[in-house]
Amino acid sequence: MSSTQQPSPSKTGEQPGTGRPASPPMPEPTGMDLAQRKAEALIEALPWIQRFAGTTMVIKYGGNAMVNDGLRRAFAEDIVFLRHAGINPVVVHGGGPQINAMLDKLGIESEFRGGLRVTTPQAMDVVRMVLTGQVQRDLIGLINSHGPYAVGLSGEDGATLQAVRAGTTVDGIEVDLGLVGEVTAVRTDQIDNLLAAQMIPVLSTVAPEVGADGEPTGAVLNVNADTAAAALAAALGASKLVILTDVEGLYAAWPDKSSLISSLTNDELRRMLPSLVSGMIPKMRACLAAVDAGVSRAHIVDGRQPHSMLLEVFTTAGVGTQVVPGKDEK
Ligand SMILES: Nc1ncnc2c1ncn2[C@@H]1O[C@H](COP(=O)(O)OP(=O)(O)O)[C@@H](O)[C@H]1O
Ligand SMILES: CC(=O)N[C@@H](CCC(=O)OP(=O)(O)O)C(=O)O
Repeated sequence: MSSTQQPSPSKTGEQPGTGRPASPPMPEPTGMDLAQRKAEALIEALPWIQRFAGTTMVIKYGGNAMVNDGLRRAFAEDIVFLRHAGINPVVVHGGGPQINAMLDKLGIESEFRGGLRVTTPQAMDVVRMVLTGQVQRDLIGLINSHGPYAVGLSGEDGATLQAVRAGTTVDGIEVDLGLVGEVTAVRTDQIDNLLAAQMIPVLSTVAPEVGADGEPTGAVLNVNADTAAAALAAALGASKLVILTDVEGLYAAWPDKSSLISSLTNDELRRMLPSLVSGMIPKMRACLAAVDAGVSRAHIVDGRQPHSMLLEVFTTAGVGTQVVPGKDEK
């Protein structure tokens, strides 16, 4: 595991997309310096564009990173930038804070257990309405202000996601989460068709429930967006899963801000998972599931920093926390 405090010596001299050399502090640029820096930034992007062009990246856009207009616009620009760099971005969006706001407005109570919303039938109606009818529409409008690229899908459309009811364990006790789903299968046909047509699929994570026989029960389930993004990244054979959130990355000793982890292996993460709390549980479980399933990199990046995703994809140092495949030596 390497943190910003102790850059791992094993990270030096690695290939594009794998390295995390620590960047020394730079003096403020002026005049020609600035022009030179801009040119260098463009040139630095070249090997990454070459490496990732033609691949699919799943980007999870989280509720807390989407509460500010400027950030939302910057995110839409980044997605369109990826597309024009020849990458196939697939956006999976959350909307937890927006769901909370609507539930409050309607006077419906809801609580989180182990980072997941306990979802009653009444809350499920609101989740479906807010995710697919509000958050997704806003995001599509922002992306399409650059051109007619984005098409929205719910996990229900084309039965893209199929899920069974999920439970969770909090402090060793089984918790009934109600209408919360765990993805059991992903049907990629609709997404493949959209990508083949150079479109940008934008997916909300409401999923039809399937029974033990695999047939739809008629119910819909609320799937955490991190979890759904991981399942999608695995099913699409994505080159990366990038999860935007409202912290710099994963902290080893949260909330100690000096403990940011820049890189860790899936085996290191597996050992760390039981100690994680709140919203980081589904996020890091998602990164682990994606890398275990063959996605070569999963990243947590700070959605509060405009264009953080571009910095992750197109710079050598990257940003945030990356999870890479690696056997535990302990
Ligand atoms: N070890 C940790 N490292 C970073 N953040 C953590 C950690 N443990 C808990 N958190 C909390 O998890 C939050 C991110 O989860 P969440 O609020 O669900 O994000 P989002 O809305 O982006 O899905 C952070 O804002 C932070 O408060
Ligand atoms: C089961 C569960 O917790 N579902 C989430 C779905 C939205 C989500 O994941 O949004 P963020 O990415 O913004 O957290 C919820 O109801 O809030």
